[in-house]
Amino acid sequence: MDLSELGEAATFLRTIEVELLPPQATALDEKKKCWVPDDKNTYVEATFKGSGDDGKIIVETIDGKSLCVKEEEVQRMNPPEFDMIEDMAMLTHLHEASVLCTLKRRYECWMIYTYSGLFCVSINPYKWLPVYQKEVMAAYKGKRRSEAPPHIFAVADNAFQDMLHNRENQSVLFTGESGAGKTVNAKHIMQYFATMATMGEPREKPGTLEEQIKQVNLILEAFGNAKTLRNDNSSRFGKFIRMHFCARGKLSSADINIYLLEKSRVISQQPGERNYHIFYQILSGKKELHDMLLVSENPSDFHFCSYGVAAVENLDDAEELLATDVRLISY
Ligand SMILES: Nc1ncnc2c1ncn2[C@@H]1O[C@H](COP(=O)(O)OP(=O)(O)OP(=O)(O)O)[C@@H](O)[C@H]1O
Repeated sequence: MDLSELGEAATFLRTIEVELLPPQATALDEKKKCWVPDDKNTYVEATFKGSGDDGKIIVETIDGKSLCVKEEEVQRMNPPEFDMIEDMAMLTHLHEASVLCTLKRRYECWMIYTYSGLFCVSINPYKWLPVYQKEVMAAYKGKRRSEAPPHIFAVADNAFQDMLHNRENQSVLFTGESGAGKTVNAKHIMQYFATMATMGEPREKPGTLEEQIKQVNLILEAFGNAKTLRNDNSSRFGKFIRMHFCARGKLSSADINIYLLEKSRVISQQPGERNYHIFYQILSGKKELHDMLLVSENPSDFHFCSYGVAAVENLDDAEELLATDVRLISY
């Protein structure tokens, strides 16, 4: 892929050739380099120094400590040319330490996507990265996975192309701990499908199916998302989103199944957490709404809304209520 197709996203997706140590110099050292377990950093870089008692190995860590460790705890280090590898399945020495090290090194350069065989690992950057623009989507269209840097759009495009060519249903599964970025990445994938399915048509027409899918998600978030200790907008239910396309790849319909809403949150919340966003949105609404629903504006007047916190930083409930209202009316 010509990286210029990616515009400013290129620097966040693929490294410019790194200067590597001369091969001879590394080849010798390489065999002595290893990872050993470390309480603080999980693994620390070390060099073999010799054999110790009971079949143990003596190593010197990068911070100068001499350790005697069991042989099975020592993990071989990959040569430096593997440092920023885009598919971890290609690592010569594939183990926990090398996976963590690769992900860390890439994340330090804000490269949040890395392949691991068929999987695409994504690390939450907790900041907006300029890697989701329309030009980036266009650059990934029709590319094979090996042709372009790892990206959630590559996963989306592969599924889309396979659907069109093989005429088979495709599924994308998002899994990870709370706050990992499942919802955000699912939205990017849906945006990609919607963009591909409407290419060449006037953009963002109000009322189109693409727009409706986007909006319905936001309504669901008002009723099914809440602040937790790990995520200010945590989805407290599972979703199975189905998008249907016609033979030419145009979006024809969509539906969403919802599973396992965390019902207990409605009557009780942990310290530092909140009930579902919608309750606080209603309480921050106008007086007419309060009169109609016989509620006050103060969450602490309501037992079920005041176990934890009432406000979320950078979240304006009054503004969100207006947005929820507009979206609900349009349905
Ligand atoms: N790719 C990303 N770029 C920027 N910010 C991100 C990205 N992914 C996640 N985030 C940030 O992390 C927050 C949590 O992400 P998200 O809600 O997607 O997690 P989740 O895995 O769906 O969590 P939960 O299981 O609790 O619903 C988002 O609100 C957003 O602020």
